[in-house]
Amino acid sequence: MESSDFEKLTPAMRHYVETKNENPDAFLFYRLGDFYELFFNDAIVVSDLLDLTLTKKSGGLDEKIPMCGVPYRVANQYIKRLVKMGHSVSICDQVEDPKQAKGLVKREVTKVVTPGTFIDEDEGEESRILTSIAREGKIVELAHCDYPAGKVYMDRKVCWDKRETESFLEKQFSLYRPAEILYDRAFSEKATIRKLAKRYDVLKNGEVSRDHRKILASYKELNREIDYDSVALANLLAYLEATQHRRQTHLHISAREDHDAVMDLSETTIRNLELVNNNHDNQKEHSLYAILDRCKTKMGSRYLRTSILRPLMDEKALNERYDRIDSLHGDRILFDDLQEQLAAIYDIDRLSIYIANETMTPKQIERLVKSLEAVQLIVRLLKKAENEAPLKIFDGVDLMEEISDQLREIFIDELPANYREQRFMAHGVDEELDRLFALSESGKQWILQLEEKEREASGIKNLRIKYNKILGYFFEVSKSYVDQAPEHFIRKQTLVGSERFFTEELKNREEEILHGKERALERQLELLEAIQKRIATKLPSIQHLSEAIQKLDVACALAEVAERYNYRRPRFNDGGVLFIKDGRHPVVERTMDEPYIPNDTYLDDEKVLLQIITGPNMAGKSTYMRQVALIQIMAQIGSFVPAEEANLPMVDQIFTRIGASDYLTRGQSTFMVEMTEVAEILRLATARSLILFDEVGRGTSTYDGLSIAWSIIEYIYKEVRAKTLFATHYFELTELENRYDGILNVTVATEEVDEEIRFLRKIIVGQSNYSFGIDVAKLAGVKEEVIERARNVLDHLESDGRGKAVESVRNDVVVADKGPDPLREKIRSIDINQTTPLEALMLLEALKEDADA
Ligand SMILES: Nc1ncnc2c1ncn2[C@@H]1O[C@H](COP(=O)(O)OP(=O)(O)OP(=O)(O)O)[C@@H](O)[C@H]1O
Repeated sequence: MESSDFEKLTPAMRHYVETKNENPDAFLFYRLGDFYELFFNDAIVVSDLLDLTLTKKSGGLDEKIPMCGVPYRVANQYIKRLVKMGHSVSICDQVEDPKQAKGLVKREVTKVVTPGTFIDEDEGEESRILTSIAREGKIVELAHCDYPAGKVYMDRKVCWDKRETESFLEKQFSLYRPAEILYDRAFSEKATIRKLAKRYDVLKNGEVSRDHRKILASYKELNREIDYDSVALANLLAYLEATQHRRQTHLHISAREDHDAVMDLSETTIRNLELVNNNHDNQKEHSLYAILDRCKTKMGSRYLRTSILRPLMDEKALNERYDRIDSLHGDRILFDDLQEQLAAIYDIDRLSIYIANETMTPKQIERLVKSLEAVQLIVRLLKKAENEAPLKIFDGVDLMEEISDQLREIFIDELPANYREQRFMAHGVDEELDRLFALSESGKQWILQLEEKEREASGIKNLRIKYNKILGYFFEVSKSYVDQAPEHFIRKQTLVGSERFFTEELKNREEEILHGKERALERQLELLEAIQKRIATKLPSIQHLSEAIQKLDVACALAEVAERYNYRRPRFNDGGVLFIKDGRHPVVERTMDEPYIPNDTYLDDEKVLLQIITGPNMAGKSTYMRQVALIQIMAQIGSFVPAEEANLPMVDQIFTRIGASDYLTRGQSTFMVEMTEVAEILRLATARSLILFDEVGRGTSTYDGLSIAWSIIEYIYKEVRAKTLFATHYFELTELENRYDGILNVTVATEEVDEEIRFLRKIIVGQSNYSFGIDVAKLAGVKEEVIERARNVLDHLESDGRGKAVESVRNDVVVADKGPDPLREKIRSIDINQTTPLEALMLLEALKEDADA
């Protein structure tokens, strides 16, 4: 804006423009009365985005200024829509009481709402994460902030090159699904971040500068838990301070478990095994998470999701988790009681920010108190139980009995929507408050009596005393009765259908009535503030308690699933044995109408390091392999498993190379992607890893594919020594069993009934040398002539050996395409009955000449 134009603006609009210039990238919501208004270009853009009416307002310029607005009470809904589109909104509020203000009411930006800091009470299970990324030398570090829950998770990794950085970042993105990203200005691989941000639908990403290190020092004094010297954390804190306009002392900062203590799952594995989302529409349904999530609280569901993505490698911790399930299993009554109480607990994790900011509403306090009471009851139930395992979760947890006792009956039953203007404190909580409310109540009573008195005296049947903020109390008389208005009625306002009056008597008392209510409301808010302050001091205890609830909720969910679906407690061994008896696929078994056929698996470090799985298409090879991986993962998140028995090794990483993926959109060929993934697996896998390979090599020519598959298996066998399941249609690979001791061929049993194949779904030792691919194509409805021709080609291939066969098929095709053969025609034209033996001999000679020509 030109400075001459700026000078012309009214003072209010001038302040608006100045405020907007402080945060030019965010839409400015400027509080005027009961509305947040937007002006100039913001109004034009936002009215379009949110479908608001665009109006104009004179503000001192020659042309009127574009304007739109939203009621302040429901502003959050509009802000939510804007942040979901990736925008930020700065909120400029009145920071002094308009009644006290001399001249322009003082207004200030109180916070800037961004996609990663937006707080929505109705939010579902998903966290809304703000992630800060920085690099210190070779260490890439991330600080993930769940702002409403007041939690920051730190993660870091040494990344030697660009590829490693990308793969680490990709995994972090898929784990945390950030809504907003901040990256350090000095971070060299910004393009990678932007690419990943696009792929993972990050709503907003932006650069931040790194001169904020002193900020950490200032937090160190307040929060002893911060012992990092982290640029990512510093940037995050600086950004939060700048946008939220307050210190962030409530944040609970924790390092993620040591990388050694958790199983490493690559993004591809998470996707291939459909751990938290399915591959069909990327939703939770039909994923492992969906099967296991019987949590009663949203906090529990979130915790379970994270646990699935970070299986543990700590046998002691896992056994503790199994113990809890075991003990919950044993006592159905206890279990049902616990479930009932868990269901009564609110998402108190998400209250952290309100607790920290001392802005809890009565409703939120009530929810907190109810949740605390439910937890206290839970602990009492657990104390009575025979088995102590679940009770241990609450070791050292402050149950806050004192505070919940004090707050129990503090509010009325039906809390009002607008607690600032209505009574919400119960009677008997505070004498002074009761006195003030009684005063204003008696005033109301008096008004009713006055109304009655004047109505009778004047004979105006519909005479009413009404109230509004501008006029205060007044008599309203409709036009038809105006003549009857008594002498002492003083006119205040004329409307189309009525006149408004006051009387001396009403005016004198009004002050007292209004003032009484105002003072009562003020007193009520003061009492609320004291409560808010008290609760704020308890925030660390509340966060600790919410963690305990999450653990118990997940334990109950896993116990419930274990019982319902007949899962068993797994065991671990140090001998490298992976033995599963009658294992099932937890998701497939739930989605099928027919019974699921269980299968055994045996792998170890010596005798069966590698299984080569052959068998017809559709037989169940992939399902079998995935079931082994899923059982291993379930065991390492502390769940019982779908098997009669499972004796497992502790696995450090699970790799999968399965099927075609959606990478084509990333500009790579299917085969290139396949080989890139294989390269990564061969590089990262260790002797403690589990690898699933499904038809590796099929994306290229048969012989190339076969050779690559062969040498991959040999390399794993000789160098990597990871337990491996290798499904393939290359029968030639079964030869490897004869060459190496630790390789075993297995196949899926089938039987043929009336020329139709039947899949028995049973894994047996041996190999299949028949694919049934053509039968499956037939089942799938491929045209009969295509099927016939395929059988024909296959016959050639099988009778002649492959190399020759291709030649013979080619000849076959050439002959078939040439049209009528003259030699054949000549032979056909010979009439044998009319031919003498000599003629026959001569004809034969001529034919031979023709054929030789
Ligand atoms: N153990 C089982 N019990 C019952 N049904 C099963 C079992 N295993 C697999 N199935 C069923 O068979 C279908 C095909 O299984 P799967 O995809 O594992 O076959 P596949 O051998 O890998 O096939 P392809 O070689 O064509 O990839 C599954 O979708 C499932 O419905």
